[in-house]
Amino acid sequence: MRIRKLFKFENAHIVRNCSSDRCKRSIHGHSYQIELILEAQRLDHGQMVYDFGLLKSSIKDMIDSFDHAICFWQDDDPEYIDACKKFSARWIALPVSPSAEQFSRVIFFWAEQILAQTQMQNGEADVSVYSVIAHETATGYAQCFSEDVHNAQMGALALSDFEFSPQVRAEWHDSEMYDKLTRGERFINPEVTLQVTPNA
Ligand SMILES: Nc1nc2c(c(=O)[nH]1)N=C([C@H](O)[C@H](O)COP(=O)(O)OP(=O)(O)OP(=O)(O)O)CN2
Repeated sequence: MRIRKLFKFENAHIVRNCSSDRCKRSIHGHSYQIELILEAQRLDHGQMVYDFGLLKSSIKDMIDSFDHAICFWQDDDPEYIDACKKFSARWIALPVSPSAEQFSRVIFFWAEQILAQTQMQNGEADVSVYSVIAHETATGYAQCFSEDVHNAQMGALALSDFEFSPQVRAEWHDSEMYDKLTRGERFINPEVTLQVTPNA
């Protein structure tokens, strides 16, 4: 069984080395739509794969980091990176270039990490990220699956290789969220009081 939650953000970037001239040497923005698709073989006590409401905390904050931000590849020209940091309060440094493909990989990677570190409280058994679709425009999207996230040929992803501006961090519900993720700390879902005892 699969569920899907839609997230939206506005983000600016340059994607170096691509074929589209406008894309590779001009700062431009997109209204992204992100489809996060989760799957499980068992349902929780609410008979859900994963309560949509639970996706409005850390996972939403992580994805919302991109909103009204500029993101850049850490290997870009240092002068460009310095300018991004100087003139935008909200920025994210990425270990990969900000193509739609890499947005889908990065968001899959973060969501997978957060779920792995989440202490489930309502009988969620084996929920996992099935896929992330990053819609960059109304006509183009990239879709990532597990094998793509862990494909080193597409660029290795490690939590320690991302950097968020102080303004991005300050706008999370918990400004320490990413440090906790990096340190392997638990994210604890809210406790649920059962009103009807589920079948064993
Ligand atoms: N495979 C990819 N191709 C392109 C990406 C990408 O991330 N992955 N990105 C871009 C640019 O960011 C560009 O702004 C979007 O390109 P495009 O789809 O051509 O945008 P348009 O709005 O011009 O598309 P229309 O279909 O004409 O509306 C380029 N390629």
